[in-house]
Amino acid sequence: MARCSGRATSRSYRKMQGHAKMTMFAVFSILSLFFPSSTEAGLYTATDQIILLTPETVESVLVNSTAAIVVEFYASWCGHCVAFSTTYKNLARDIKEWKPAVDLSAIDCADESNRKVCTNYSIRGYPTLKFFNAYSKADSKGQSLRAHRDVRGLRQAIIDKLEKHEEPWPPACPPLEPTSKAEIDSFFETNNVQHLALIFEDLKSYIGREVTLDLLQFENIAVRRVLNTEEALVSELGVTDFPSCYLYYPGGNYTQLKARTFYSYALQRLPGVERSGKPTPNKVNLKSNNTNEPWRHFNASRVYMADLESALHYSLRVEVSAYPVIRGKDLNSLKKYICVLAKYFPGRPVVMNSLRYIDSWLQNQYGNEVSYDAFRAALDNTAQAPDTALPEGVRWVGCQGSQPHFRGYPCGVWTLFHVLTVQAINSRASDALEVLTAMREYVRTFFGCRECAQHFESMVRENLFDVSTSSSAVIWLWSRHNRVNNRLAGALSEDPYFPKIQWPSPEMCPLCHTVKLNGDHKWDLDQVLPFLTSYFSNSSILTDFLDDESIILEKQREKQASEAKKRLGREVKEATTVNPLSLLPTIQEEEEEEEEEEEGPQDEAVAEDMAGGKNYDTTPWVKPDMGLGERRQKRAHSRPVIVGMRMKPQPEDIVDLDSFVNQHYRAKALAASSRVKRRTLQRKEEQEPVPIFGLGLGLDSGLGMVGLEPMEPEFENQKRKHLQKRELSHQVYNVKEGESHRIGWVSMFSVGFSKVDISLCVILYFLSSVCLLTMYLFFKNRLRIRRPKVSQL
Ligand SMILES: Cc1cc2nc3c(=O)[nH]c(=O)nc-3n(C[C@H](O)[C@H](O)[C@H](O)COP(=O)(O)OP(=O)(O)OC[C@H]3O[C@@H](n4cnc5c(N)ncnc54)[C@H](O)[C@@H]3O)c2cc1C
Repeated sequence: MARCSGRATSRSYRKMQGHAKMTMFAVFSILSLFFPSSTEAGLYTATDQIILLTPETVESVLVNSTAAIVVEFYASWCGHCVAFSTTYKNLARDIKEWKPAVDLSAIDCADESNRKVCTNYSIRGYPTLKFFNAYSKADSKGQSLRAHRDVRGLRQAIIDKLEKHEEPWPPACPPLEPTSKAEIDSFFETNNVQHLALIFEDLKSYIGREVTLDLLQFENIAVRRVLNTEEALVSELGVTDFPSCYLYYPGGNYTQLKARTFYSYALQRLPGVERSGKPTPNKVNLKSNNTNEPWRHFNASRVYMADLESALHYSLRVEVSAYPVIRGKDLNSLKKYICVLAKYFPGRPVVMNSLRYIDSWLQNQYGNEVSYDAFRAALDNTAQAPDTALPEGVRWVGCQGSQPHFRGYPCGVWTLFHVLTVQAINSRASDALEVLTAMREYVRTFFGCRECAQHFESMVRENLFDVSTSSSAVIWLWSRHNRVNNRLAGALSEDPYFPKIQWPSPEMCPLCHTVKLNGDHKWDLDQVLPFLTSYFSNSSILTDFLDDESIILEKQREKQASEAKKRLGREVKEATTVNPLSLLPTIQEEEEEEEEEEEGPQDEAVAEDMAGGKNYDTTPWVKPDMGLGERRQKRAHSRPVIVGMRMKPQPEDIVDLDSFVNQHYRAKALAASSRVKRRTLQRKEEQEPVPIFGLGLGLDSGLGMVGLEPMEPEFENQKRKHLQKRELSHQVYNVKEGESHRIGWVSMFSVGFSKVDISLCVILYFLSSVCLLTMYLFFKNRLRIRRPKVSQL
């Protein structure tokens, strides 16, 4: 393979390096503009199953390790390294099961902090692969390993190195040399395993050794390589094909494995073969009530609508609810998600109605934010959009786990998006990336597993934009999902009953799997695509375990009614336990009312109407022909003191109707509730005898006689509270009254005069005019009297 030479030290090379660095810097700067959250500058990330070496960790990884280590020394600016990184990552995925015997690592020599390490290992060109035997010494510089362009070449090169390990053989590495009849005859006496797999092959074949390493992390099985020259065994089993695989049992019994190219896959799935280090699952529990729900028998090779609806419920009612206010980019992500659901979800009519309704509702939210409560109200709103319902709760079927913490929602998310990508093909979507972009943004924003989201994002960044057709979107998601499966195979989060495999298995889709000329496994994409489109198609989705649509609608209605009831209860409660300060105007109004002897029946009617949830007339004026009660009611509307006190003056001509109605409604509720309370209290007072020294005259209903009884505690409390509230309100009111006078004087200058002020002014004006006129007449008369006297003189 071509390599970037690091040998030149001339000025021109340094200059070139400088240019390269500058170019790389520019490229990174541009990339970081597009991917601002990216922090990893090297070619590999923690999700690649490759150990990322640093000066601090290099010694602990390479020296005295129980496993052999392959190190790739690379420079992130080197084009060949970038090209090779894909092969190296594929290799890491491919030989993941070999980890106890050999592990992969990498170090970026372009990073200045790593330069000393690279110099210590005499690295002069990139990429350079080095192989460090298990238990290497501190002064070991490693052996060169050819950087083959293909995974197979690298795999075989690694096996060659492993085999060259000198004695003592590292315990973590299985025996790789061919076996003999003598060893096999006594095998079960010296080994405590249930299965022995024999791979018959020729000397050049690596399959036996590869399968041996593939099964390294599995218990209860051993693999041995038998050469075609081992005639005794070959003839005993009648082997004619090389390579071929046989299961050999004590007593000389054997069976041939037909799936010639998938030995590892087949062997890992033999009964009793378990991944080591994981507790053996208790088979009995699965079928009984191991989760909180009874086990639902299902067909593991089908998609269930119950899983899809459960995923919808969980994502929209649980995941999204983590955002009390959804704004900006997050809101866009939600809109895109709902939009693809409304377009492509192959749901039942009520569910589709619901998705379309919420989609158009969301698209009509022009602001930059939406509260989750408003979104949820729209989601659950059957009143405005009839025959819409998104079933509540989860009911996993194909995504059931053997334990409550296995599978479920993440399985539902994968299934949902596979289905959507396939439906997008069927709907001839014009934008090939529409579903994947919606998935990317949903996962990035709302998917609760943040680490999963990061891993997914790094896969997206790799090559999502290569997707150009709806079919390639289906294949992209399938292959990324398999990559995640590969990474998670054997992880603690893997349900032992549903092991992570490269999906679909050879049993599900035999045609999807082919073999390259060199014997390597290969997916036949021409077969995979039709398999996926058929597997996730609308017509293949099973509707078992779903509630009937009418039942869902009924449930939804019941829920709505009970919520409306609760809401009303809350509002009435709020209104009756209101802060004394906010009661001020009510008290003020009460006092006005108390001054009036007459009392109309409207007040009770208001409270009743309110309880009945009726709408109120918001006309803010009082007509001259209105009755007293009506006037009072209107006055409460037109001049609700609460509104006056609390509402900010609206700018001219702009009326915030919502806030007006809210305030108005609240003012009415408060006024009405306080009136209801007062009247109830009055009625109680009338019914109850007057308390004397903390004792009340009560009616002993049991005996039917009147006597001296302690006051009923609840009533006593109520009355005391009421009196306290009134007293407090009066106190506060008195304080406020002073303030309000001041405010009146101040407002006189800015707003205008009251009627009284104007009347006083007129009277004063009139009086002063009269006074002036009188004075004028008085002096005029006096002058007239004096003038003749002067003339007489
Ligand atoms: C976007 C995303 C990223 C995730 N990242 C992580 C992570 O980094 N770490 C982690 O621990 N967990 C991660 N998870 C969760 C993990 O992938 C599994 O979903 C979870 O462990 C449950 O596994 P499962 O056995 O139910 O099968 P899943 O992997 O969830 O698959 C669900 C079903 O899809 C089908 N299926 C399997 N493979 C494919 C395929 N290649 N193409 C099409 N269909 C397939 C099968 O029928 C399978 O039962 C992620 C989940 C999602 C949605």
